[in-house]
Amino acid sequence: MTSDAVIQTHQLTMRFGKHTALAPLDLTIPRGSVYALAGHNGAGKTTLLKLLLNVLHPTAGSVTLLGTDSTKLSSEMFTRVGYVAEGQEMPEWMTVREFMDYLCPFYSTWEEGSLLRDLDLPEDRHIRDLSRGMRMKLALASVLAFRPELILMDEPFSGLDPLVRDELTRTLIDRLATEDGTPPTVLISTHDLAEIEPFATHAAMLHNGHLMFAEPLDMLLDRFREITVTLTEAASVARAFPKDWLCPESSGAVVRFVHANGSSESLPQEIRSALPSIQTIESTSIGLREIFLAVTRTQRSAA
Ligand SMILES: Nc1ncnc2c1ncn2[C@@H]1O[C@H](COP(=O)(O)OP(=O)(O)OP(=O)(O)O)[C@@H](O)[C@H]1O
Repeated sequence: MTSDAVIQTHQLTMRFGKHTALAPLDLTIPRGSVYALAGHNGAGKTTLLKLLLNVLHPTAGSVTLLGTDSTKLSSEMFTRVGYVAEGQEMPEWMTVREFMDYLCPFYSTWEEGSLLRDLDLPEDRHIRDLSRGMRMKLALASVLAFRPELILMDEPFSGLDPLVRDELTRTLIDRLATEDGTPPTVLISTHDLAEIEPFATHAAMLHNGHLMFAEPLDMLLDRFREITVTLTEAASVARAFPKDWLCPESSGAVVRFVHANGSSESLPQEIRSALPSIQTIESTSIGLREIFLAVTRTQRSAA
């Protein structure tokens, strides 16, 4: 395990019967990163998070978490790791205040501060009476309060209104920014890619259990580009575009596609050999959501 890795998987594999939920996966999550994990419904995100926490046992391969093989995690280790997921079980009969007071003695690092106030959580309300968004906020508060080194979040924004998403994101960002010493490492599985893009440092994507990419976000955003080619006339454009042109489409004299190495110096030459009479080639940056859509559509049409 590299010294600055908080999580490292080696050929991590999960099969349910004949179905491969996770193909052999090598993934390194660096310390201090905010890692976005994208993937369509059923791509394998929750399976991966559960394997990391040893909730599921892999068919093959291994996980090293905070320097320890995940099958040997002690209860002390779990005071260093926080998990926030939709539908998380909480003691329904307790009030918000009672729940936080109950958890406090388990963690020597507990520091609740103004978390409940920041998240606008009613202290005297029973957990069973909380709305879905309030439950998610309480789950986040109960994790942030013990200042874990590693936070795993499984679709924290799912089904929440924009205000609650904003509160959750702000609280998380504040905690990342004001942490003295090393900020926590965060791994977030989410479909809300526009929400996470402004504060993620890295991004990975699963498709049908296969890793499509895993890298620093700035590198990813630099290499995936939308390319617009304008031809001198509405020429008859080749029907079969090169295979590495993602989601190509043509309309009149304009051809548009996404390229995974859109900033490569050799791309203009490649385009010139594929298309006739080129007037201009334009390269535009795209966001994580557009990258996800281009990769998913390409994988689906290839299948
Ligand atoms: N206990 C199980 N038994 C059988 N198949 C399972 C089990 N758990 C997950 N799967 C399958 O593994 C695949 C990955 O599921 P997973 O829940 O990890 O996807 P996901 O990316 O989290 O999806 P979503 O975005 O919808 O939450 C799916 O095809 C799912 O049906």
